Amino acid sequence: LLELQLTPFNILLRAVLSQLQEKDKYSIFAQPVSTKEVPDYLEHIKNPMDFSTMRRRIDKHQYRSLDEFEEDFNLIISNCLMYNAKDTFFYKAAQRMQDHGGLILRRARKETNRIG
Ligand SMILES: CC(=O)c1c[nH]c2ccccc12
Repeated sequence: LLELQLTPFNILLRAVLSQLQEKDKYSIFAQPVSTKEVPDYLEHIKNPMDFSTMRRRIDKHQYRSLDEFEEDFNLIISNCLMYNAKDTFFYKAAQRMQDHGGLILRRARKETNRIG
């Protein structure tokens, strides 16, 4: 755990990620979609993404900006809207996550611009 260097930017990203995950109350975005449960998933979705992968990327300092972080968040949403039919629980959860997430990210961006 010692290699986990906590920079102010990392701390901000981890805080934003936690706020996003709070909105994922059934944890459907928490882990990669299981290829055991969904054998054909990777035939449809070329760039899978989930919150656990994002957390690993934060800890490995792989996000250089909030835009890069937001890109992965948007990937979680777009993958889910693409793979699941409109009338499914997952599709509706992705729409709600998109709304909640948009607000959380706008607030975070305002915060980072204020800090400068
Ligand atoms: C986020 C997502 O699309 C899914 C999350 N868990 C799933 C199980 C079956 C099909 C899709 C999913």
